[in-house]
Amino acid sequence: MAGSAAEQRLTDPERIWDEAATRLRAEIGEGPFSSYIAPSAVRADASGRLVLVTPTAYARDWVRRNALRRMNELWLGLDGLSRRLDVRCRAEFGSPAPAISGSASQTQTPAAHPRATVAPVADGPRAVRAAGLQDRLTFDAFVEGPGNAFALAIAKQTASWAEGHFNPVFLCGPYGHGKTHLLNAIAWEAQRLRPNAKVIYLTAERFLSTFVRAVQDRQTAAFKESLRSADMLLLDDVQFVGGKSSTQEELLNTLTALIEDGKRVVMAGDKPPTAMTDIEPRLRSHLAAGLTCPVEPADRMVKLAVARKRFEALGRLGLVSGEARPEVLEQLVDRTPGSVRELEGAVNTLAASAGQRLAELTADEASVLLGAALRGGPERRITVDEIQKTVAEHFNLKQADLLSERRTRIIARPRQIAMYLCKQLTTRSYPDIGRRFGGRDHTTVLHGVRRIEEMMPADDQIARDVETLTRKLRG
Ligand SMILES: Nc1ncnc2c1ncn2[C@@H]1O[C@H](COP(=O)(O)OP(=O)(O)OP(=O)(O)O)[C@@H](O)[C@H]1O
Repeated sequence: MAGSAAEQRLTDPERIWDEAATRLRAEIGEGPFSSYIAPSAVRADASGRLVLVTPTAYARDWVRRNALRRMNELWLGLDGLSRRLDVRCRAEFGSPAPAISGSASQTQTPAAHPRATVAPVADGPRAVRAAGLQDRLTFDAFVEGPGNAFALAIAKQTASWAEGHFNPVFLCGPYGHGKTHLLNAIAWEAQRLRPNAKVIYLTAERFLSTFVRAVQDRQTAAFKESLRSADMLLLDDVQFVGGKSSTQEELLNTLTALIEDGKRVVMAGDKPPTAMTDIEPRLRSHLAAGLTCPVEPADRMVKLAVARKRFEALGRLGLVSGEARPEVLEQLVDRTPGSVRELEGAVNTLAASAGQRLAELTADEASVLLGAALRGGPERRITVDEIQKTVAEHFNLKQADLLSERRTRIIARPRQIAMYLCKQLTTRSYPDIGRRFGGRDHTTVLHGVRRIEEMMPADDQIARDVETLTRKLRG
C-alpha cells in the first residue's frame, strides 16, 4: 500500500524520512543519492526542529542547491504535523543532539529501511557508530569461492547473532580480497536483524584518531563508553595499531571489557594475529583467542563472477547497457594483475569507456580501451600507508595528524594532497580512501580531491608539492 502512505499522514520522523528518501532516491538517481543523501541523517536540534545533517559543508551546499526544495515537498506531503526540514552540515550542527524521535524499528520491518539513511551522526568520540560503512558491501553482493567460504559462513553466523559463536572472530588475508566487504556485510545484516542493537564498525585508524582526540579533549570516559556500550564491534585493519603502544593498550582494554560482557567482536587484519610481531604479546593473544578465519585470494571463477556482478550493478545505475561478452570478462580477469580491488578498477575503466556499447564490445576492442591498465603489467603497488607517511614527512607532520579531525589549514591541505595522491596512485575508491583517513565520509575525500585538482593550475606551490611527492612515491 505504498501509494496510500501520503494519505495516512505520518508523524514519526524516521518513517517519514524512510518514505521521502525512497522517493527522492528514485527521482534523483542512485549516484547523487548515495553521495549526498545516504550519508546524511535526520536529527532534531535543541529546539526540536528537524534537520538533515550532512557529513560536510560541500554536501550541505549540494543538497540546498539540488534537493532541498523537492525534499520538503515530499516531506510535507507525508508529515501529519506539517514540519519543514532544514539542512545543516555536521560541523554546524555541533554536539550530539537527541536522535529523531520514536524508533521506527518497532513498527516497521527492518528490511523496509533504506539503508544508512538514518545512520547516526558520528560526532567525535561519542558516536563512532556507522562511520565508513558502505551500502553496497552486503552478503548479497559477496561472491563465495573456495578461499573465502569458511570466512563467509562464520560471518553469516556472527551476523545472525547465533548463540555459541566464537568470540572474537578474526578475519585475515591479503589486501583487496574481501575482508572489509565481509565486515560491512555483517554490520548491515546484524543491524537489520536487531535494529535496536548498537553495532559499531570502525577502522583501527579511526580508533586511533578518535582516541587521540579524546585524550586531547579530556573525553576519554566518553570514548570508552561509546565503544563499551556496543553490542557488536567490528574493527577493520587491526594491523594499523602495530607499534602504537598506548593505542594498543586502549584497544586491549576495550576488547577485554566487551568480551567479558559477552558482546560480539569481529576484527580484520592483513595477517593472522600470531604473525603481527609489532603488536604487544598480550593484545596479540587476545586477538587470537577466538577463531581466526583466512580470507584467501580470489580464484578465477570468483573474479569472473565479481566482474559480472559489477557490470550488472553499473547497468542498474544506467552507466552501461547490456552484458559484457564472456571473452571480454575473461580477458579482463586474466590480464588484470592483483586483487579483486584492481579487477573492479579495470571493470570501471572499461565501463566508463564502453558505456552503452558494452554488449557489442569484442575482446580486442576491450584490450584497446583498457590500454595501459592491461598492457602495463604489474607495477609496484603504492599503498595508502606509504602515501600518508611520505606526505606527512614532506610537510613535517605526523601521520596521525593526517588521520586526525584537526582542520587547521596547515594539516587540512596536506591531508587533501594525500587524498588526491591516493586517488591518482592507487585503485582505491573514495569510500575506501575515506576509511583509511580516520573513517572519513567519501564526500569529504571527493571534495578534497576536487579542491587539489582546482588549485593545482592556479597555485604553483601545490603543483610542485604534488609533483615532488608523486616522483618520490613512484620511486
Ligand atoms: N568475494 C568477493 N565478492 C565480491 N566482491 C569482492 C570480493 N572480494 C573482494 N571484493 C571487492 O573488492 C574490493 C576490495 O575488497 P575489500 O575492501 O573488502 O578488501 P580488504 O581485504 O578489506 O582489503 P584491505 O586489506 O586493503 O583493506 C571491494 O570493492 C569488495 O567489494
